[in-house]
Amino acid sequence: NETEATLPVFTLEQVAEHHSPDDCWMAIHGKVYDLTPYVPNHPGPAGMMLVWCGQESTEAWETKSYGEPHSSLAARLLQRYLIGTLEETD
Ligand code: HEM
Repeated sequence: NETEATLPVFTLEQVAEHHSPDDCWMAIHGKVYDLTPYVPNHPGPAGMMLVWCGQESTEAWETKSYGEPHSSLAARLLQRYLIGTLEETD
């Protein structure tokens, strides 16, 4: 769509530079999110989300690390943090 077409494109190397609790990006389903403002708000053990900062995190997002998907509320929240798309490599 129009909005996504104008978003910057990032590589996984660029995402990986943002791998800390105070600078946390993730790539999920081909999109890039800056989740820094959300880090303190995430429910559950903080580390479960934090270990994914800077990484391709689609599977972690889809499974919460134990096999259950996030809610549709969580999916709506996620969209607030969209900053770009992931460069396609293949
Ligand atoms: C990608 C790494 C992530 C992992 C491994 C992870 C894991 C978890 C875990 C273990 C819980 C608590 C237990 C449970 O609800 O079943 C949880 C809950 C939750 N997480 Fe995450 N999370 C991640 C990323 C995110 C992101 C990026 C968001 C939103 C911006 C988010 C939003 C939520 C919300 C709203 C809940 C409450 C339950 C729900 O709505 O599904 N999480 N997550």
